[in-house]
Amino acid sequence: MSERPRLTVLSGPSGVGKSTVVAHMRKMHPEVWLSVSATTRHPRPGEKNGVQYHFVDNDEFDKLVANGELLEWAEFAGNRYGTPRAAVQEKLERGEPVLLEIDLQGARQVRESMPEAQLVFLAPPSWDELVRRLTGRGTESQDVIEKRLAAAKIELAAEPEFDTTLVNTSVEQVAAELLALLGVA
Ligand SMILES: Nc1nc2c(ncn2[C@@H]2O[C@H](COP(=O)(O)OP(=O)(O)O)[C@@H](O)[C@H]2O)c(=O)[nH]1
Ligand SMILES: Nc1ncnc2c1ncn2[C@@H]1O[C@H](COP(=O)(O)OP(=O)(O)O)[C@@H](O)[C@H]1O
Repeated sequence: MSERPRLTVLSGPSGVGKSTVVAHMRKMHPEVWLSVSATTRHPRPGEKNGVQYHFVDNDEFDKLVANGELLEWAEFAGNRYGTPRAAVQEKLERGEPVLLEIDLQGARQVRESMPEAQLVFLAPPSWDELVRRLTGRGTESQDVIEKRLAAAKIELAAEPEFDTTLVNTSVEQVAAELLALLGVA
C-alpha cells in the first residue's frame, strides 16, 4: 500500500513569524511548494500579485467561492482569504508534499475535509514578544493590529487542536523542524 501524500498546514497568530520561517525554509530548499492563497486584503509594499497572494476584489472572491474553487476559506481581521483547490490537488496527485499557511478557521476546515493532513502550530516565545513582532513589522495600522491581537488570543487558546507545536524562538531552528515534518530534510 502506498503512503498517502501529505498535506501540512502551518498556522499561528499574525506576527509570530510564519512568513519569515517559510521564506527561510524555501531559501534552503526551493523545491518546497507553498500554496498561494487568494485574498481581498490590499498588497503591502513589496508584495506582488501571484507571489505572496493572488490579490482579488470582493466580486472575484465571491466567484471563487460560488464556483467551488477554494479548498477552504475564512474571514480574518476584515479580509477574506482562501486556498485555490486545483493547484493543491494537482500536487497531491503527483505525490508531492503540500504546505498551506492559513489561519485557525482554515485549519479546522482542512481537518474536517482531509483528516490525514498534519496541523502545525507556530507559537511565539511569549505574548509580549508577539506584540513586539507584530507592531515592529510596521505593516498594519494600530486599529488592524488590535484586531489581529484579538484573533491571536483565540488562536493561542486553540493550540491543543494541532498535532505539533513549534515555538518560534530561532527562525533557523524552526525552519529545520518544519522541513523534517514535511519529510524534505
Ligand atoms: N483560512 C485561510 N487563511 C489564510 C489564507 N492565506 C492566509 N491566511 C491567514 O490569514 C491571516 C492573515 O494573513 P496576512 O494578512 O498575510 O497577515 P500575516 O499572516 O500577519 O502576514 C494569517 O493567519 C494567514 O495565515 C488562506 O488561504 N486561508
Ligand atoms: N524568530 C524570530 N525572532 C525575532 N523576530 C522574528 C522571528 N521570526 C519573525 N520575526 C519578525 O517578526 C515579524 C513578523 O514576522 P512575519 O513572518 O511577518 O509573521 P507572520 O507571517 O506570522 O504574520 C517580522 O518583522 C519578522 O522579521
